[in-house]
Amino acid sequence: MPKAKWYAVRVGRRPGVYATWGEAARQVNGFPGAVHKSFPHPQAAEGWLRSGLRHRPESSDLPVRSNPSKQSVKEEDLDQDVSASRLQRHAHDSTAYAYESPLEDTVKPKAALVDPTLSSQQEEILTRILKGENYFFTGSAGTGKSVLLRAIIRAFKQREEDEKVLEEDNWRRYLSGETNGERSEVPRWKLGVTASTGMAGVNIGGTTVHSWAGIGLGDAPAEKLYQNILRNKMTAKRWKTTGALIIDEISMIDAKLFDKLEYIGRKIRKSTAPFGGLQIILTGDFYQLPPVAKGSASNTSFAFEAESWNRVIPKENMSALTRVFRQKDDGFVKILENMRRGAISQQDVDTLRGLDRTVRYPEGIEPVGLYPQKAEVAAINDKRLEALDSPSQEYVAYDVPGITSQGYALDSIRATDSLNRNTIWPQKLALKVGALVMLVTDGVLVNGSTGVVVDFMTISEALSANIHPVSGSFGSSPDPKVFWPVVEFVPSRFATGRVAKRVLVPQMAVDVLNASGRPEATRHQIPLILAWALTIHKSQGQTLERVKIDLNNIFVEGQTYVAISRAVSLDTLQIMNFSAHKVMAHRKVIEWARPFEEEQKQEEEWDDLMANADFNV
Ligand SMILES: Nc1ncnc2c1ncn2[C@@H]1O[C@H](COP(=O)(O)OP(=O)(O)OP(=O)(O)O)[C@@H](O)[C@H]1O
Repeated sequence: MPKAKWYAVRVGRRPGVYATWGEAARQVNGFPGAVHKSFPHPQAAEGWLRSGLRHRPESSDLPVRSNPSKQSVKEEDLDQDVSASRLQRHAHDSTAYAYESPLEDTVKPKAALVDPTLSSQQEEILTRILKGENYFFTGSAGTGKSVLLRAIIRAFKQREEDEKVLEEDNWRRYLSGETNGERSEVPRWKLGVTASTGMAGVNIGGTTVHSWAGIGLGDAPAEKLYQNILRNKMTAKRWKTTGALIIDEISMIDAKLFDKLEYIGRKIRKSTAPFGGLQIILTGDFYQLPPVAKGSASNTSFAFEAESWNRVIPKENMSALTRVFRQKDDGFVKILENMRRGAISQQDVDTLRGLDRTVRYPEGIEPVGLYPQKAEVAAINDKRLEALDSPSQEYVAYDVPGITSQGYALDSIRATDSLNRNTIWPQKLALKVGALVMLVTDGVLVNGSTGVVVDFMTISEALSANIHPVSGSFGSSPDPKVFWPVVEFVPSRFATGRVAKRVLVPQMAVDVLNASGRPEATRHQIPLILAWALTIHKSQGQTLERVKIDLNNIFVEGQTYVAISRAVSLDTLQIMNFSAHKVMAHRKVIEWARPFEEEQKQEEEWDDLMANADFNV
């Protein structure tokens, strides 16, 4: 049956065409001056949207008609292109539509991110977590912690959906008298998705644990934080009604904060069980970046040192993923394992020193440079951009304020501040033909894909040249008159679809979500950053096909390991200024992890033995 209604949001948090009122309502409810309308089919909705988009960057902020040879492209050409294309609902991104070109040799729009099938070890952990157990899972870089975490979140969300259906069915049967006046209770599994840092939170579609818990910076004593929470109804209710709480990148939460959260959980939920019975799911790798130490680095206290840690996470509910997926070369995996524990051999040192050479790539696209410090990163990118002899195009982000986890409306300054702190999407982006860039969102290509800007085109010009948008969609309704960058990306073995050599990267949108899953702030911007240089901190979690690392200014434990473990192979890795003493693992982590790692190794060896044993002899 044809769908009855489509909803176009012209002025709202994220202008676009939506298939359900629920999705559209999220963009307009509480948004001052919101403009929206419903239509019987999506083309009409899209047409209305295009005819009068407001609340977007002033045209002076955006590069329009920079190339005189391109002046001949008219508005009518665009309309023709669009009508020749068929609007197709994007499989996973419910807010977006893809223009499916009628031309044959085309890149099919692909789902936002297709994760691999879970390994048996990942499946086992998922099953235990879905049973309601508190759990901590860790593992070296590239062992699939993020993939497992996304599977956990999907499973919980599915459960929430199933419960809604059950609840509705219960009510229907109760009201129709089918149940003799009894109504069975449906268990609640509401999930809180959080991380220790804003960027990690945005990556998993969640928020910071600080924001979720309503504790500000979390510096006040636990009892004071608890009293503050009681004063905010929304936050107190969240603590009481959430069934399970995820905290990602747990390595960056310190012991004191962990104990404070555990205390608040017990007090507010009026239960003596750890965290007051709230299911706790923790993940991260303590060998990677540690908590920010107050005072000297020797003051670092890890979450596993918290007084409540052992009560929250029983020993049998901790496990480490052991199969490394990011790197295929066993020799490289072994070096990384040794590095992780700060125990590299002379042979490892020789191999890593041997990587101080320039790697030449067939398409001439350079590797991403990783550096420890922000200042050197900015200086390198500025210098390299300036050296390019082509006109610069500037794109200024359009930021839309929303509502905080505590229910307050943000002003535009705070919204921009939140977006700058919690996302990697730039407020201002200057690009030139020849600039090395990195994609900071998932689409047909994965987050972390790198490429070179080869041209600037309007949507109409790009579609005529059979160049398609990087996400397979135009979810954020980019301005048809603006010239957007065309990027040639490095072919990636992690790409989720058949990828064209050149793709258009128009304006898209990123949200910083509040604890209710609603936008706290939304940024409309091109999802690219300059990639000649990137801080190691920002590279955390990424897989980089080609990478060049300068270890000169390394200053914190785990940093060398994080940087080197981004690479997929030794052949595509260049290391400058390597020396053995730059591989530092935190003493406390080594001591805490050793018994747990040895026990797990013995168990795995035993499992292997049993699996290969011939019981018929
Ligand atoms: N079960 C699996 N089968 C195949 N590939 C997988 C599997 N799990 C993860 N991967 C792949 O391994 C790579 C690393 O995965 P992921 O980013 O989840 O690792 P991680 O442990 O979170 O790494 P890091 O600690 O560096 O952030 C990704 O390219 C991912 O697609």
